[in-house]
Amino acid sequence: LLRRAVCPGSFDPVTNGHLDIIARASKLYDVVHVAVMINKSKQGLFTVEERIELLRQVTAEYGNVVVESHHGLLVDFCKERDIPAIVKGLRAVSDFDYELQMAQMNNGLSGVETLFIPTNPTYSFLSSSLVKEVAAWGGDVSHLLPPVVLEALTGRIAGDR
Ligand SMILES: Cc1cn(CCC(=O)O)c2ccccc12
Repeated sequence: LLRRAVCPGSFDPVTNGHLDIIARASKLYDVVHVAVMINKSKQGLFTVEERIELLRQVTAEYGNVVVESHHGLLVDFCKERDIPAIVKGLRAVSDFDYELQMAQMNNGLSGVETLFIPTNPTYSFLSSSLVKEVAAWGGDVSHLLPPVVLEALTGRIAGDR
């Protein structure tokens, strides 16, 4: 039986911080499912399909990462795929309150467990929204994103559709 875990997020776009956690999770599990969670109410900079494509490109080398999208409850995604574990990255204490609440709710709803990986301090400050903001104002975010993502972000900000 394969040991599976899910790494959920919006990944709009995937950053080096996300990739660090996904890579570390891929060493702990037979298969890591990266779930791009669809949030209809929030218009992203990249489409769900673009986010999936970028994630697939930057995780291909790990060999055991599957990238999918999901609309609805994460625990339903887990149930459908027989995934008993959610793996999340924790950046700072400020993340913990909400993550603890979600972990307890998800476990109560479905028995699915949540495992936290402390982010590499290098990426503690990092989030997709901050990267987009800095890039939009011409800031250098090249060290925070995989090259293909930097290229896509630069293009999108330059106005390509
Ligand atoms: C630190 C961290 C935040 N998130 C969710 C951010 C999002 O929703 O895009 C992650 C997803 C995967 C790996 C690490 C992380």
